[in-house]
Amino acid sequence: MKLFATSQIAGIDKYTIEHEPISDIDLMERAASTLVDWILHHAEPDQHMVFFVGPGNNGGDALAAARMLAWALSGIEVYILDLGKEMSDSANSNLERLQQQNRTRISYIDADSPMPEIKSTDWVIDGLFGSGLSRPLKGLPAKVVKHINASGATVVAIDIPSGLMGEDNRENDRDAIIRADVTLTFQFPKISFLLPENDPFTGSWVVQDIGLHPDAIEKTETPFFYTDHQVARKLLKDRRTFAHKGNLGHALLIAGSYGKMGAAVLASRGCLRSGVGLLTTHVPRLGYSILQNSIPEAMASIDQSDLMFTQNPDLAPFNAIGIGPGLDTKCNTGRGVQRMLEEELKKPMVIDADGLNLLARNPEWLKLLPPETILTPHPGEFARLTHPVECGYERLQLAIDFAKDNGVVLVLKGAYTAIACPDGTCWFNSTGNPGMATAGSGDVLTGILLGLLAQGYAAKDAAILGVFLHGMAADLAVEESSQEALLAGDITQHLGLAFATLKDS
Ligand SMILES: NC(=O)C1=CN([C@@H]2O[C@H](COP(=O)(O)OP(=O)(O)OC[C@H]3O[C@@H](n4cnc5c(N)ncnc54)[C@H](OP(=O)(O)O)[C@@H]3O)[C@@H](O)[C@H]2O)[C@@H](O)CC1
Ligand SMILES: [K+]
Repeated sequence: MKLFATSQIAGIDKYTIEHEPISDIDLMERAASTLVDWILHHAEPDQHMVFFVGPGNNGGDALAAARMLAWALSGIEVYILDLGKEMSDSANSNLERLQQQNRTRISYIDADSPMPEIKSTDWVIDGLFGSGLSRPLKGLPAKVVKHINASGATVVAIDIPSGLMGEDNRENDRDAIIRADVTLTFQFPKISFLLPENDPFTGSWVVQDIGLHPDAIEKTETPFFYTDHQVARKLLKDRRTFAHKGNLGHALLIAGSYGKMGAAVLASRGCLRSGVGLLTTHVPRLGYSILQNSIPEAMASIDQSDLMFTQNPDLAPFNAIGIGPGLDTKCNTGRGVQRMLEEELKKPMVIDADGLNLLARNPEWLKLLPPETILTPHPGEFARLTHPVECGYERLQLAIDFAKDNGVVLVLKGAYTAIACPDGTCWFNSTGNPGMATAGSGDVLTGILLGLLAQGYAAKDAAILGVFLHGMAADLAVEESSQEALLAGDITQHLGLAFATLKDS
């Protein structure tokens, strides 16, 4: 799914009105009816609801929804923010319709009015501002937002929590943004919803399809995408009838050191469960029996060192190389990695964990990375590779620049993992859950990405598909137990089901 800036969404909205064609007010009616469907499914029949209405079309949506709900619910109150200006035409028409219906108490809030009473048991429907917000809220609108946030009521935001910008919130006043429990957002999630600092504002968000014109969506260009089932399914290749292990890729994983052999085992499992034909895992001597006993499907390549990686094997037989899980950052290991990169290998690579930490210490190695390299940092590792940042928005911009400048696919791990590609596109992942914040989950991802690279997936496709499957496997695992109890090994165990579920979708 494409993701757009709010200014672009306004253009798609306009195109839909002109080309479907549909009138402004009917499109608003369609949008409002999706809100009403959701609310009626989730609210008790006697739920008291307080609507807050702003001057634009976001307020118009709220007025239309209040009218539709007033046929079914009795406890609806509407407060209109009076900023001393005309409401938009469609909002005004909806105000007239609500007045004519005559089932709802409508009041105005201006600079002199007391703030309306909101009980903690109420539902607040936030229709103050949506995608037309042009600056941080101040004065009366900010006062109303703070009053709503302090009420303890359940807040349902229409399209965007009022006060939140669709993209960049670096200059925003965080106290003057609605803190919603649920955001019912039209057609596309907004880019700011995918950044960690905005989670307190959006709460959980639900996309409401309002049938914007497919031609406009197709024509409008954007660097931002959301990896849903459809995207991931298209990337997944079928296995040929005559497939054999010799033509499904031979992966080399360099992983593990004294005390960290588990990382090598987990990454090996992730790799073998992702459909690769053969896997050789290169480990220090002490890891030999650990590896062979825990994962007999993997072949072992043994380092000359007892304790750590120091020297890679001949790379000729391998289709892709993964390095990093449990590697440690000792000098000898660093020298080993440098020697390997200086071989000017032209094989796709995935670099994780201590591989990234070594790269951060030796930034001149970046130019030695082969084409089709994937780096998989979490925010801490990314800060070491680049520099610390103030917020997720800045990190995202930095990731996009880093991927372009260095010609690598950068997998910035977190909720909605962002995959920045050398072509300037950025793909947010839709699967996964907070249970994945557990030891070893990144090692499993490295293994999956390595397995896909070795099978011939391009680095960008491997990253988008691999991250999606990794999250999906974790989602399937927590369905059976819980986020708290999720082990990285549960992710590998559910990878088979994730592939099957994706194929069936
Ligand atoms: N896109 C779609 O597909 C569809 C969109 N729909 C809905 O329309 C919404 C967008 O509507 P919209 O463009 O009228 O903008 P909205 O946010 O309601 O308010 C703009 C008003 O607020 C004002 N204003 C701005 N900032 C301010 C501030 N800081 N402090 C004070 N005032 C401020 C601004 O005035 P100005 O900036 O000129 O001062 C203007 O008067 C969208 O979110 C969705 O809910 C659906 O109905 C149908 C399909
Ligand atoms: K809103």
